[in-house]
Amino acid sequence: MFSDEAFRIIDVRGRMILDSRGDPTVEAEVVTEGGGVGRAAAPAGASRGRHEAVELRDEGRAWAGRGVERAVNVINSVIAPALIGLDSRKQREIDALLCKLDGTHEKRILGGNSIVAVSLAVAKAAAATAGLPLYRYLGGPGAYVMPVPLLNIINGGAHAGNELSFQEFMIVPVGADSFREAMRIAVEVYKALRRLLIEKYGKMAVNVGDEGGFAPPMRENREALSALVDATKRAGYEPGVDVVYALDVAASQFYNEERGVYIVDGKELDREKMIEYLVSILDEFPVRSVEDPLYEEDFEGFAVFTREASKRGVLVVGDDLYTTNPERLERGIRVGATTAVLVKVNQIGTLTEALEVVNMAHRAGMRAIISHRSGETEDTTIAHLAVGLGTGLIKTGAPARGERTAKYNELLRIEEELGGEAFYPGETVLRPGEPLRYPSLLG
Ligand SMILES: C=C(OP(=O)(O)O)C(=O)O
Ligand SMILES: [Mg+2]
Repeated sequence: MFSDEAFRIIDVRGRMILDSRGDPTVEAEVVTEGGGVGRAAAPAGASRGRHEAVELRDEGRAWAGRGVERAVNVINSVIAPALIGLDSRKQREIDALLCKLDGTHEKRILGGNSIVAVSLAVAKAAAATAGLPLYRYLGGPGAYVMPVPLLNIINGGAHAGNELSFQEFMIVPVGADSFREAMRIAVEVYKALRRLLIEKYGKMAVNVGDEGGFAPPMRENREALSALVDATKRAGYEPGVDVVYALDVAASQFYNEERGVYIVDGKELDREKMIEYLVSILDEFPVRSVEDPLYEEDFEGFAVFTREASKRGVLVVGDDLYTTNPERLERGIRVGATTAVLVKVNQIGTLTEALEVVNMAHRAGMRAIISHRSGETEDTTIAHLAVGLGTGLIKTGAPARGERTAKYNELLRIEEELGGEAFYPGETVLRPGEPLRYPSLLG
């Protein structure tokens, strides 16, 4: 039996480490009386939403990074004294205290990065003290659904040095019957794409972007989608059946606010024309999920597009639109802005607030997709969140580059550990408006 004392926090520590872009970031370690150790690191976005929590960091200034040094100091001298002695299982209370200590809406005093590292490390320390993996600690017997991965294998927008306006072109291996099989399909398509890109564009085309996807010298978004379809066929799979596609348009990145136009494939499109353009893509390719199709403040435009997408059985996902913020999600639910929300814990800061977003989405019949950032570390917490919260969906980059494979590899381990209990939901998780349908014990 565990005594209550075992869960008491006895140490909280911050340190500076490097992320996948070589930028300094902050890592936190939380230790309990019972010897449980939880460690978590803050990731970082390149195409950040306007309403994200403020980070104390400064890009490209390696170890001299004063911002991250401040974040480390905040953990060691402000957060640690406040948390030592508290029960690590009281996540909600601890997260509320972190928000209170900061005192601002955007977490600008302690920094969203200091807060997220500590908040996640607290959960991991409590899980370790209980002798449970994090997914089991979070989900109990409800943790058995493996996520369908959205793998970004062509990078554009702010994540690559090419001219593609859309940021992410993803494959979704829905035809698998396990996560392991899904990864096999994904890797085969990824390798087929590599061969195809070399043949068509030369060796430079397989340089990779921030999330491990290729960054070929393409100009038009359709060109990238066609390459995904061709690679799928070449790998021996059927587009639209075994593999479907997902886009992160990240439209705020190419929206001209003053003139109210989107600059896509060299053309200027107003909202109506942009929606027409996106719908024409849905009619041409088996795309089943579209993230941030429009500018991050245009809730009404999102709702118009979502109506069109839903008729075609396509999910619409809000990332920059919501920034994992329960207040913004509530507004989105009211107007029918999307059918899914992307969940990045560091956008809001605490695990409790991110849980609130997942629960709110599920209650509203929406999907929640647990997501990495373009700047990542080897931290695998999001793999556990996806299984622990039963979201059925994860977005964590290409099946290559260590900081991305760290998450996929952790999911492979989790699936092995779950054994016969594991369930891979496949295509069903991509149906907008339908409740998540997982098998009942009676079959
Ligand atoms: C993962 C993403 O990129 P970033 O981390 O740069 O926001 C995204 O926009 O969904
Ligand atoms: Mg996004």
